[in-house]
Amino acid sequence: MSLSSTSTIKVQLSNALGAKAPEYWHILQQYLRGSISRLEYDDMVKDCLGRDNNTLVQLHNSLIVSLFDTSAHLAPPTPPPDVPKPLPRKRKRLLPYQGEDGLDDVTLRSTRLKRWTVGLGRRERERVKGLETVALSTERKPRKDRDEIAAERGVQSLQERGEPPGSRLPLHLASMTRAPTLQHISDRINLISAQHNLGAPHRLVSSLMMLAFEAKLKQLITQALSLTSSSHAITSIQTSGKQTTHYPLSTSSFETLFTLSPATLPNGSAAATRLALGENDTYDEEYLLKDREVKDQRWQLFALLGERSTSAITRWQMNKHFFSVGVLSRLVALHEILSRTSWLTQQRCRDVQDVLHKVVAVGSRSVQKAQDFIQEHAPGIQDIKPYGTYEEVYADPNVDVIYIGTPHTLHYENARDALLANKHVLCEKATTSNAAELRDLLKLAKERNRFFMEAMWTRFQPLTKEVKKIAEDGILGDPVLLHADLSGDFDIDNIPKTDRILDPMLGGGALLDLGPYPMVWAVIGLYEHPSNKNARPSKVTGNIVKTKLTGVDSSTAFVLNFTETLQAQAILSCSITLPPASPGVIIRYRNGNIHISSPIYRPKSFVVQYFDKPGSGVVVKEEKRAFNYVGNGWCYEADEVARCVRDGKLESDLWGHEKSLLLMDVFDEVRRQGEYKLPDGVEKVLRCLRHIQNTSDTPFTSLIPAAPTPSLPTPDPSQAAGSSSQVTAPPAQPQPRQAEEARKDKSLAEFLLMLDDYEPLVPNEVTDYFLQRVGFECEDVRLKRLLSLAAQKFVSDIAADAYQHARIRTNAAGGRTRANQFSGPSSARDKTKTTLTMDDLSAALAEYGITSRKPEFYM
Ligand SMILES: NC(=O)C1=CN([C@@H]2O[C@H](COP(=O)(O)OP(=O)(O)OC[C@H]3O[C@@H](n4cnc5c(N)ncnc54)[C@H](OP(=O)(O)O)[C@@H]3O)[C@@H](O)[C@H]2O)C=CC1
Ligand SMILES: O=C1OC[C@@H](O)[C@H](O)[C@H]1O
Repeated sequence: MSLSSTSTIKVQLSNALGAKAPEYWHILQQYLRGSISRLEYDDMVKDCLGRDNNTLVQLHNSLIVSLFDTSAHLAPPTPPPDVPKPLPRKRKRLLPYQGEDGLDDVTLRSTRLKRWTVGLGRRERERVKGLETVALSTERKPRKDRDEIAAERGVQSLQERGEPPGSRLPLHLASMTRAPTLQHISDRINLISAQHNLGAPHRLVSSLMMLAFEAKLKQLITQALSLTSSSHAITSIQTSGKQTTHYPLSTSSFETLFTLSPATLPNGSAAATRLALGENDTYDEEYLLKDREVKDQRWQLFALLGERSTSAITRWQMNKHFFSVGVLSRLVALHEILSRTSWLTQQRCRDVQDVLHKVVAVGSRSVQKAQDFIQEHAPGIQDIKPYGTYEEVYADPNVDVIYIGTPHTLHYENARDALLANKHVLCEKATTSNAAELRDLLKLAKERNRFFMEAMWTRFQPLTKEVKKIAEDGILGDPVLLHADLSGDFDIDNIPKTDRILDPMLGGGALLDLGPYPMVWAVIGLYEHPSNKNARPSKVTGNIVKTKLTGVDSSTAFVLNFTETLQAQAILSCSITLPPASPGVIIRYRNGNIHISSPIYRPKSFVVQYFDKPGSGVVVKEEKRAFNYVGNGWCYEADEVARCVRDGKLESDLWGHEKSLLLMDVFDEVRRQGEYKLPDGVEKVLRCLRHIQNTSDTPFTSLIPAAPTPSLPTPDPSQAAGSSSQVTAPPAQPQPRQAEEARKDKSLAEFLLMLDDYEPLVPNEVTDYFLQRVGFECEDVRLKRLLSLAAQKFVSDIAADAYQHARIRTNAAGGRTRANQFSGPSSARDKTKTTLTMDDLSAALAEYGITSRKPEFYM
């Protein structure tokens, strides 16, 4: 059949269609406009033509064929033979609506796009059209806290791209067969980076992240397992193999792990908590980040996370600074706090608004004891974890601060471990066994940027503040004499000798246990007095009476002279065999007295007496003040710790490191004078040099090595007597070899300690250079100093030897050489000089196998 022209066919078709012609042309128009798909067109046209009307169908087909330019189907003309063949075009995979079509390819007028769209089924098109109506709103409400921080950080918040958080259905991990893939992680990182205007990170970042996820997951599971059953020690996770024991993971253990507590936020700030939780209308306080927080990278990171995270924090934790405490171990101090009320309730009782405390863990040497402790002293307080080792308390990420309540001689080790685990520390008195241990701890605390405080609760009690106000306002004048005593009858004849009060291994005796309290009053009344200008005592004298039971001090009396700027003395005493003195403290001034009631660790009243004129002693006015404490008075020191930690302080302004050191230095000195030596090995850090003020007239102030004192006597019950006269039992005799080794160890330890303060003649840099040259890496400055010292010693030995050689040489020469060397007016004086020559040096070095002579041919 030859093809007629398109117009002829159109006329023929219109005639044949008759009344149906307009409908036919309308359908064609719809198809060409792209309003209907090809399949729809076919169907509609068939209906219009009549499915069996062959004439109409043939005319229709002719029209469609004629509509195409037949020339378009002709093969392209054969190119001339000399034209190079075009390179085969690489096929680019394009989506149906992509690619050039010669028309407007950007707007919806693109024919390709049209063709692709009309290629969709009607239902699909309707769905796509409908998508517009469900499009997620990208409108962003202003969020004050975040926007302010973002503005300060110079962060430009971009519109969310992709699905906003929360728009995806949650993934049910239980139904997932596989963990997230590297691709998932990579996509996520790219999305987050793009949202924060950052370029896509290197692909290794995703791999690293994947590793971190795996490690974190393993850690979480391990922790969850250990929380599920605290008696299971999990060291690794078995992924395959036959399990004989099953550790079902409890939901609550996972909840604990995934609960975000402000304690884990940088500085535990409430502002961060608010960021994490987002808006909450119930809180009207404004939480503003401090400058340093805004600049802190951890905060910036947290602010970013805060935009997306949700966390479970109870309201009270959010509202206040949250301070979680791990307790080592059982402690009388905590009994009452925990048993009467929780620390939380106490807060309200004493109207403290800014801090809260929560005991989150108790560490003991056995889980059972820890559980008993919690049961006994904190019934009803939820979620306190009982640990069977102290190490678990150090490792618990929910613990901010560790309270150390073990016997004195263990404080050093416990506090050190806590600091090494990056925990803040509140350590019972006496802080350590000696001042050297404390110095070592304070150094570590500084290195680790952790808060450390001696638990000197008396200093923080409201009564103390009142006493200080009166003592320092000037009416009474400067203090002249302070008497303070803390004694308690510990019934030493009937308690076991292993009780910490009697056991020398645990630092037993009155001085370390009770001595801190008379000392704290000497500090409050004299050392802190403005007229003293922070001068340490210029002299300390001490006297000790030892019990024959174990050799620890049963009574100790000591006197501190404050004569740098004051003219005052503190006369202090303590005893483990007497009831407390009454009053416990008397501070005497020219214009009156302050009497403070016993017990002086938590006095409940004080009286101020005013004289009619300075020095008369005639009391014309007396004022009494009384105090009562909720929770026995320990909470004030806890508040201090919480505030200091919250404010990023490393020590308390009221009871800082210097004061704790002063106490320990005084105790060292009193023990030295009173010849109370702790058994070998108890003091973990030893030091020969005293650190008290450096004057030369007294044993206390001069730099003298600790006098060798006998070991503590071996307890001999047969010799026990009620008398307190000083009878030193014969020292226990250690085995000679052991004793020699112990002596050497001790000397070495002491020597190493001295290196802390010793600057060798060989500068560290020189030692560093030579160490580097031999490929020896060493961070320990003590070791470097030891090497410098060895080098120094070697040089001085060589010099001494060379000097001997020189003297032999000059003597042999009968002084001629020397006399000839010098002439002129000063020669007579120069005869006394010895001049070292290279020959002398070479001779000395030769003895060490070092040849310094130049080879013959150089001479
Ligand atoms: N501020 C204050 O008011 C008070 C302060 N303190 C101070 O607290 C500290 C502890 O005193 P206190 O509670 O009376 O002492 P305890 O003798 O009762 O010992 C406390 C706990 O330390 C643990 N401990 C660890 N190692 C040892 C060991 N080798 N021998 C004995 N106990 C050990 C034990 O707990 P576990 O077995 O569970 O591990 C023990 O229950 C002291 O430094 C003291 O000065 C004491 C009373 C009041
Ligand atoms: O700190 C203390 O205060 C009270 C004393 O009875 C106790 O032994 C001591 O450790």
